[in-house]
Amino acid sequence: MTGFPRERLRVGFVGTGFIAEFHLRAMIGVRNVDVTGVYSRSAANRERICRLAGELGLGPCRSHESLEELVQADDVDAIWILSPNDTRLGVMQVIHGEVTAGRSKVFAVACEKPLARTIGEAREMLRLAEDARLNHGYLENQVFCTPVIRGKEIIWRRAASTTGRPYLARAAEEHSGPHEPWFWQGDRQGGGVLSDMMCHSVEVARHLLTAPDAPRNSLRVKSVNGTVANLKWTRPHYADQLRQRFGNEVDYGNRPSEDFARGNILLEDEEGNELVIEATTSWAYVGAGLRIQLELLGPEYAMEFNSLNTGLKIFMSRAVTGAEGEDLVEKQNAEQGLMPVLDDEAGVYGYTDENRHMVECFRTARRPLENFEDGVAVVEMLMGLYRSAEIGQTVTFPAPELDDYVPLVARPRR
Ligand SMILES: NC(=O)C1=CN([C@@H]2O[C@H](COP(=O)(O)OP(=O)(O)OC[C@H]3O[C@@H](n4cnc5c(N)ncnc54)[C@H](OP(=O)(O)O)[C@@H]3O)[C@@H](O)[C@H]2O)C=CC1
Ligand SMILES: O=C1CO[C@H](CO)[C@@H](O)[C@@H]1O
Repeated sequence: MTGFPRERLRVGFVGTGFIAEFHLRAMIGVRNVDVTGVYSRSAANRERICRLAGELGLGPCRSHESLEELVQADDVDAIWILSPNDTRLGVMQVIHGEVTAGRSKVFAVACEKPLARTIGEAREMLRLAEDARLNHGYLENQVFCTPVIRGKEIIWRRAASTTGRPYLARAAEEHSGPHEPWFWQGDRQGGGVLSDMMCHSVEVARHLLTAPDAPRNSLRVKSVNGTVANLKWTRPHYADQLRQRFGNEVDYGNRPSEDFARGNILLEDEEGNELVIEATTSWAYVGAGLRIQLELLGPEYAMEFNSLNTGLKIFMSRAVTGAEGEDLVEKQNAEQGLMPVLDDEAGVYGYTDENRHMVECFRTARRPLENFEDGVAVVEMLMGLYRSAEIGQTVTFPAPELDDYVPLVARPRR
């Protein structure tokens, strides 16, 4: 490739919501990057992101009235796709169309999790990126969590090298429910909590089990077994609460997606050793806030992490009153009592190192550690888990019947 390395990477955001703001704030910890453009449908949202980019010293950032205009901009090298799951493919088709027609200088694209709602969509995302000769990154932040980077490095260097590889990874992510209505609509989002959050758990677990510097496909999925359930939000009181908060479009009484999921994945390494991933995700967990729990176990060692066991805790008595917020921890459920506080949320959740990695890979024309191929592999595992839950049986891989599979809760409404 010519023209690489670039001195700086100029990024354009598609999407101006919750995750766009997280990425923007995380970019403060990234070198050689500017956020120069943004597109989403509302001008007010775009202005907010441009203003924040300016305040953070990451701009100047220009607001674009159409996706085409953003992709054609002379000062945009790479696009970060940060819009809802049902917009992914449309956004990627526009990027592909503009680049292949020679109207855009964009040479890289990064996309939030999950890469797509089905295997068909995910493979098309990969095909479009490769056909347009774009470098591509899959934004799975948990792989870049600071405790994951440090824990994996120590386990493999000290313990696995002397006593044998890790064989069991447990990953759980739980909170009290998503912040926007589209997450709760199975057809728009692609499913319920299994597609929304188990995408993180299976990939961070697969990453922890993969030897450093070995390709992710050095581990082969042999079979998957999943369970889904509705624990909380289908109860009439809570279904009403959802309707009051989000309007009639979220009808959990009649059209729920799952709020709990469990997945067991059996894998094999290149020497034929069996490995296991145990994943649990839920939107029915009411603790202080979002909780990520990770474990990596091997013959003579164990690693564990719990995102709510923070070093920093703040106690507030019942005399301390004030508005509800998310200023202590993501998806916070209380403002009083002994509360855990993540002093660097963007770092611990992985956004800072994830963005640093993507920017450096794109700037220097290297393939990111997490790319669209990994995004496809994640969707394959998720679809296997959904089908296993639907038929009540373990699904053996390879599973060609999953190619056009759509989870029960994501099938179009009649
Ligand atoms: N890694 C992680 O932990 C997290 C990842 N995510 C992922 O990020 C993505 C976005 O989620 P989140 O930010 O929480 O969602 P939000 O609903 O908060 O924001 C979505 C944004 O997309 C914009 N948007 C909607 N439709 C379009 C469109 N057709 N074209 C361009 N922009 C559009 C909206 O702005 P407007 O109305 O102005 O168009 C809004 O700014 C999802 O894929 C989600 O899975 C989300 C949270 C955490
Ligand atoms: O990890 C996460 C936290 O919650 C969000 C809403 O459910 C998810 O989309 C996200 O992936």
